[in-house]
Amino acid sequence: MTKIRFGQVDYLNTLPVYHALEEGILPFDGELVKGPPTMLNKMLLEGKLHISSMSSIEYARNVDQCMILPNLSVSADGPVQSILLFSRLPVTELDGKTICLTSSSATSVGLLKVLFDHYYHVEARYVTMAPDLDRMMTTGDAALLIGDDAMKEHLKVKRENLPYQVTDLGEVWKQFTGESMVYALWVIRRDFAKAHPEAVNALCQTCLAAKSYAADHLEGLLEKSRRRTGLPIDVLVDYFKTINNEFTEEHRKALLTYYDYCYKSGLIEERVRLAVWGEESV
Ligand SMILES: C=C(O[C@@H]1C=C(C(=O)O)C=C[C@H]1O)C(=O)O
Repeated sequence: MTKIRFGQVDYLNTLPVYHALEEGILPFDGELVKGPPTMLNKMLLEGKLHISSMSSIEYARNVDQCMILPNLSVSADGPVQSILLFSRLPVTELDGKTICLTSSSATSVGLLKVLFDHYYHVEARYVTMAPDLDRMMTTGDAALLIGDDAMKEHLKVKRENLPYQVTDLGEVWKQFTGESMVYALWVIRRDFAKAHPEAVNALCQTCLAAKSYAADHLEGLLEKSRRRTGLPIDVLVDYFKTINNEFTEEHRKALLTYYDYCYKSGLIEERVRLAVWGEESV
């Protein structure tokens, strides 16, 4: 059988699902392919990966090709600490200004545009760039960073007392809608699922077992995260309490709210259904 090519967004927020696989604690006879979200989104859609964690907005754009794996997501209910807009001015004063968007993100770029359109009523100019805060702030008036990049730069801004306002978009989304925000899903290609249903079931079980392992061995997860990012333990402890890797009914409702606003802002072409593996046929 073909070995599963399994994409891994290389940020801390997905690590609870991959830690036990990386360590060989749970069996995984496939290949882990690591990278930023936009790279993995593209690889999955081109058929270079079979399964991957994926920006939730990209699922909505590709429902015909993809299905969602059950009980997995990257979500947060309110402040998320890693989806941050750095700006010289308050967000309400960014009308007509240039916002530099990290080239690593899809969902959070959508979230920023939704909040600008429907919450702040601010119209800005957008430029996509590699995630480098210094360069971004030389080019524009504000910068959107996500994941470990956002957390590291936030720490630097605090330590060096840099004159930037930092807005947590998860917090603003919660103020606006009262909902959680679902940033990423685990998604499988329909063609692979159809051809290898047992392998998909087995991998779903492994991912859930991996999440339990990470929750039961938090020390190991924290130590690995500290080594990987250099972030202090107290920041990491807080972050793993904030990130939720479940996909409950409440998350589904919140995701559909996000998709509704994306549709209103012209970021997705249709209002989508959530097709979850195991709940309907491929
Ligand atoms: C909360 C986060 O979720 C991420 C945000 C993504 C996006 O904006 O496209 C994609 C994958 C997630 O890992 C984060 O990375 O900070």
